[in-house]
Amino acid sequence: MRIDIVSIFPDYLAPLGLSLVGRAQQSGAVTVAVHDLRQWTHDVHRTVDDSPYGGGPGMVMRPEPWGEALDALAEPGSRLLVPTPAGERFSQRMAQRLAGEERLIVACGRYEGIDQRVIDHAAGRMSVTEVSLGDYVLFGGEVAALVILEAVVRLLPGVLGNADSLVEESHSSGLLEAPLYTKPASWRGLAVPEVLRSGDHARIARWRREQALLRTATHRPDLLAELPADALDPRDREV
Ligand SMILES: COc1ccc(Cn2ccc3ccc(-c4cc(N)[nH]n4)cc32)cc1
Repeated sequence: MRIDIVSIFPDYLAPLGLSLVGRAQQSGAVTVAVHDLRQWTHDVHRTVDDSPYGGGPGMVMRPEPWGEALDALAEPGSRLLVPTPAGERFSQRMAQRLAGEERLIVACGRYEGIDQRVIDHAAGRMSVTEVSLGDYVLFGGEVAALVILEAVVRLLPGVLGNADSLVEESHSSGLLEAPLYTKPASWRGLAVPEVLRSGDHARIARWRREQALLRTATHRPDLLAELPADALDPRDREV
């Protein structure tokens, strides 16, 4: 997968070169390139914004630099990702969908957002997804891009060492993860649940499922409602 990210604050995306995403780049699982939008401006002030038509607070990002950036970066099959408060809610399911793409271009807006014609024009030549992280407002798209790209890159083949951790992880089962414990067996008077040290793998799997259901019912009952009908077996109802 190739990912091109365009921003007026390219240094904001530096963390993508660290840790797992950095290793994924070294392994060849993904190529990430960050571009400064201002390289597609031509005035002495390298202007990227202007006041909104119709009035209103703040500034809007001008279409011309974005148009030239997408002209330079878009290839057949590219998907344009545009973080915005007004987008489709990001989810693990969307991350899984995006992990199947060959080429992603992420347009990181600032100010009050990007001139709508950039998205409309792009939709005439590539797939476009406007994506929101949730119902809260950020200063721009860069932090959203970091979250989205981390969730996508970790799903790429060979990126996570232990494939099992992909299979077992929460949200892929539709439930939240059960509580995790490691050594020591007792810490500040708090013991690890005996079942996890029993060696009885069937019992451990049952306990983890029960804990996942309880946690989901407590913190995210909305996820329970989304579970497929056959996801809950009769024993689950005993929880
Ligand atoms: C109320 O309207 C606003 C519109 C944009 C902004 C600032 N801004 C500019 C570009 C940009 C890209 C993404 C986001 C964002 C995404 C989520 N989930 N929260 N915030 C915010 C962004 C502030 C307010």
